[in-house]
Amino acid sequence: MDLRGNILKVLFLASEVAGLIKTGGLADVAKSLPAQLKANGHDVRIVMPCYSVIKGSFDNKIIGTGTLNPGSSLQMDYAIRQTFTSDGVEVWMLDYRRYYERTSIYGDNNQAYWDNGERFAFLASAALDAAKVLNFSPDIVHCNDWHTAIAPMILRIKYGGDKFFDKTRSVLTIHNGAFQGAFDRNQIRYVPEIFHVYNDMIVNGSYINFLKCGVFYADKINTVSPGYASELTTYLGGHGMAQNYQARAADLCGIVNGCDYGDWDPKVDPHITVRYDVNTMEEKILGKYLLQRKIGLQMGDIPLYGMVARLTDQKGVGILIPILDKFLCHNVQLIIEGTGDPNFERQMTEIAKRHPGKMVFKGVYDNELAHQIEAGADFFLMPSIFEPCGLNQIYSLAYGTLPIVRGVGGLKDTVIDYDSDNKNGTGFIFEEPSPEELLSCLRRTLIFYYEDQNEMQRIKRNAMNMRFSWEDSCKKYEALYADAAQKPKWW
Ligand SMILES: Nc1ncnc2c1ncn2[C@@H]1O[C@H](COP(=O)(O)OP(=O)(O)O[C@H]2O[C@H](CO)[C@@H](O)[C@H](O)[C@H]2O)[C@@H](O)[C@H]1O
Repeated sequence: MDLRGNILKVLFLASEVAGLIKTGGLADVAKSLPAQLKANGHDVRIVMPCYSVIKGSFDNKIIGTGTLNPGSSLQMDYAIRQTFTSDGVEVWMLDYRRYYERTSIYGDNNQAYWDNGERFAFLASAALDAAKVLNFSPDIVHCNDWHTAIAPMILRIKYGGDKFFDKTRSVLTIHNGAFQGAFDRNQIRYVPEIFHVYNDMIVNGSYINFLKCGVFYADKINTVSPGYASELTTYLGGHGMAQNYQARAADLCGIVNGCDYGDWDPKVDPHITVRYDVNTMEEKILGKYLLQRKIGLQMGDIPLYGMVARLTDQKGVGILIPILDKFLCHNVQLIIEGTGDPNFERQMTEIAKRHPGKMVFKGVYDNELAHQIEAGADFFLMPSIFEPCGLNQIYSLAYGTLPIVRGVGGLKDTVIDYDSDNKNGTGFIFEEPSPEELLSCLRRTLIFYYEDQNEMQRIKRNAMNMRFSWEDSCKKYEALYADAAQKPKWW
């Protein structure tokens, strides 16, 4: 039930959902937000592709079949498979083998699948079709990122006169504005609505920008922090779409992600051996020793820096690599876990080789190790160039591992810089996206570590006392849904 006592039917569209399949933070949100909506009494369905990797691994059954473009030469028959998240939220996985029976979800060998435009246009279009097949008339269609961003356009153009969707309004959440999904629309002929969009969404004659389309047609738009929402309206932070965001400024807001404390709480975390909370923080040091031993670093009282991230430009890897040799001259240890750009992976491997006993690089995707780094490190590095919200700095706060972040997007909305606010500080912030500024910030933290351990414990307690609950974030989504519901059908 929302603040106004309404129970809403929510169709939640996402390309990945944690627990079923995850490559990044979108999956965390697509698991946790629907769970909280359900806990608040709403009637929620998640719709996602039935990737072959999950089809065989989770109990599921076919609960319906549908056809896009029945009777035409582009007819596509698909099945709706039902499964549930660990929180009991019903998931509809759209089974269309030609698109989803692949080894990965977006691409292989760091190369996106050539037909991703088709694959995700299908998801957006078939999700709405599936709602009709299963007679689930949603109040809100909640889209996430470019993968599902054309659904609001299909709602308007295809279903504008359809009584079934009469009360349906749409919300688009942007988790990453840099990925926009631009595809040749001649490749996506089975979504004919794509040929009726305004020219503004078309690039080079025939390319349609999915995210632009969502920003134009969605009733309400949000991103995952107020900071990033305002950056999107600027030419520096808008990823080339500043004007589009400016045009929708009245309908654009930022809602900081919650943290799933069921998964990320050092008091109960099953992935760590030594558990602790804010009152037993002295135990955290044992987790550090275990991590040092596990990754082959000397056990002891040496400042340990951790980082877990997709290795991309976004995450600031490009400003970190040039300063690592200098930073590692100090008496420090560093563990970096990440996969992504092969060039970054190669450079990280080489730097780690040059600094044995000081730096370890794990080019893997390993959830357990990620938890152990969050728990065992003293500091957590997140020098992002842009960051819509960021989850890892929020997890770090929960584990009393002080985040070192750039003052951008959701990072500056969630971390309080110790040097600007001694009393309430929870971490360290630097501003300029340059290697030099990052290095001087790292040196700042090093002095802090060696100068006053009592003060460090106090700041760790500040960090652990921060709370980013899904209860709070969900209330804001409910208010957003209520605002979307107020929108006239044709505004
Ligand atoms: N090698 C590895 N091993 C194990 N786990 C790994 C890993 N690499 C990444 N992860 C995990 O993936 C998630 C990453 O989440 P983030 O929010 O930090 O970034 P991401 O850029 O994917 O998300 C986008 O969407 C989210 C959600 O809205 C926004 O917070 C964010 O700013 C935006 O860029 C975390 O749960 C992290 O632990």
